Amino acid sequence: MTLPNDTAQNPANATSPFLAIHNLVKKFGENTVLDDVSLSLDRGQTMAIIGPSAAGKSVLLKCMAGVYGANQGSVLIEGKNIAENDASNDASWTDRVGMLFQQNALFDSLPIWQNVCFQLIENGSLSRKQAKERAVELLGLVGLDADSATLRPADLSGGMQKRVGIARAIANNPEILLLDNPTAGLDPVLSNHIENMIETIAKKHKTTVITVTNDMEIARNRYDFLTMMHEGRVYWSGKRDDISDAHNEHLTQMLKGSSQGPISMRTRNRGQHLVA
Ligand SMILES: Nc1ncnc2c1ncn2[C@@H]1O[C@H](COP(=O)(O)OP(=O)(O)OP(=O)(O)O)[C@@H](O)[C@H]1O
Repeated sequence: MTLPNDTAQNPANATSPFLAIHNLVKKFGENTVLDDVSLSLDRGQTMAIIGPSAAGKSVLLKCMAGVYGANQGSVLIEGKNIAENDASNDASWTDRVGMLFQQNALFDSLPIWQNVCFQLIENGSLSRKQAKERAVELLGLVGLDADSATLRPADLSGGMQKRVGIARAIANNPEILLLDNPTAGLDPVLSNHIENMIETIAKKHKTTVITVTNDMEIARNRYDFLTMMHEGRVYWSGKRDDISDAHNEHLTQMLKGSSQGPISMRTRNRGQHLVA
């Protein structure tokens, strides 16, 4: 991980981190949900984003995926702004990124195999026959059997739908994998299996992985870097080993607070935000 640096002035700079977010601001009407967020990761690095409810975690992932445009700031991959992605010259951003949405966002009317390989069918990479075979292979990776391929999302449990969403996110071997709560609602054994799989994929393909999670244990044990968010801002970001007990305690309190109603954030001012 590197600090946001002079790539803001010179995006083509050879020292650009693989993925960089510079001073991102996202508003919905008058509501500022991301406020001056800057982060960066090199290829193959992994990061967990953690924070209380409504901190802006999902919105940040969606900005990285290009689902939402930013009001200010930029998301850069290899120094190029994704908002200026020119599909005629570059591999399209959507071909480079895979995303699991919090609510899975599966197409109810399509069988599971078409959901899993939707993009690969749409962009002509695979025939329908190849797509079905690939879907079965991907479903196996997330612990679902081949019979599930022909079912519809409504035929599956919430946890199974989550796994289909993960299979879809990794279907095109993305360079960047964005996962919004990949293990929420899964039992510990399955959760462990999915996290192992994410780790294996990241290592094997040098995939840059950013995961939103509410599980501090997973965040601290499974990911290279941690970013703590609160009220749209980065409260702390750095290597997992550098997190201090004080930050850990504060975050635990914030996470508890999010299930019990809002709590004040005593250190919340720009000067005290730490970004490693
Ligand atoms: N499409 C939208 N239109 C308007 N407001 C939105 C939209 N999407 C998100 N928000 C608002 O942005 C804020 C951040 O939402 P976000 O979903 O990113 O939170 P989160 O940190 O992922 O929370 P949770 O852990 O509960 O999922 C919330 O106040 C939410 O209401």
